[in-house]
Amino acid sequence: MDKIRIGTRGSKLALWQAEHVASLLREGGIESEIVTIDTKGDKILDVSIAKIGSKGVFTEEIEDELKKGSIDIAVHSAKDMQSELPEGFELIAFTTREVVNDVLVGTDMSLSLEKQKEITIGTSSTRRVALLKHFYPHVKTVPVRGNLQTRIGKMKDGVCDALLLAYAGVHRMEYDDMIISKLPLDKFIPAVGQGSIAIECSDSLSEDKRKAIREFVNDTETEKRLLCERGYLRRMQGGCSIPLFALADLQNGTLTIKGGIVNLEGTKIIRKRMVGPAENAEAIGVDLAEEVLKCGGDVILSDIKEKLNRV
Ligand SMILES: NCc1[nH]cc(CCC(=O)O)c1CC(=O)O
Repeated sequence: MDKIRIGTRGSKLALWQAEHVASLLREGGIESEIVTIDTKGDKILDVSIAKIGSKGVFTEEIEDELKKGSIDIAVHSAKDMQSELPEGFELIAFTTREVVNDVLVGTDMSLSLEKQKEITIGTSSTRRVALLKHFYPHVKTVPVRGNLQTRIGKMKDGVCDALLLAYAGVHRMEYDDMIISKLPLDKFIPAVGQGSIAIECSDSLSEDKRKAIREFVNDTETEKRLLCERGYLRRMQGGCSIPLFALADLQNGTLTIKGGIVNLEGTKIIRKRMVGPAENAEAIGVDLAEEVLKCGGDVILSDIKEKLNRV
């Protein structure tokens, strides 16, 4: 078999993730090569993703290369992947999931979301902003974009007191010593897929490469959990600009998914739970979505979509 050519964005986090996949393949005796690709999302740094339009900003250019066959697979943060890929592409593996929590990151270890009367948190995630408004209404937020290194720089310049980020990225970039606290999962349910790395390929990828990737890169437990969460995301038809959240756990062949939606103002939140056998991963996620929509999620969702269209 030829070397597996791995396409990735050029950010430090993306490269770490590509290297991680390369090392999993290497452990299986498979050679690979990393190819860096620039995307629209990397080039436009001064506009929030919600305004660019979330669809494929970090994936389009990479999918062009997959289609051409100049790369075999693309490595992405699973969280950044749309619920429905364009025709001809699929996700074939998910790496073992990292700690899923959001974390508060900064230089002042005494900061606390509960105790601080005045505190400004930097985040550009609509989910994090809305959940902060809901659970900690006194907390102010300010949009901060760019890679982790840039965001930490902005925080140190005084743009905010602390950042709210995914543990996975903070850990991979070795900023663990700046973690002030880990947000509890009962309040801050993460984004779909948070903490796992997804492998995308084109339909035409050869059978032998496909098999090698499934064998050495995929973690079957993570895959079940993510298929369930992605079923939820797909049925909700929400891109990354919608404050959706869902987290599935697998225990003795049974999936339990908790998830919901919060409005942009943080004044309304719907949270539901669904349980079922792991074989039905996607359907359980879809069922959760049906339940959330039925219980008021539909109104929240259409209201959010209308507001985001106006920006
Ligand atoms: N939306 C950007 C993004 N995509 C993946 C990660 C971190 C790694 C992960 O969650 O898998 C991050 C940064 C963040 O949300 O703090």
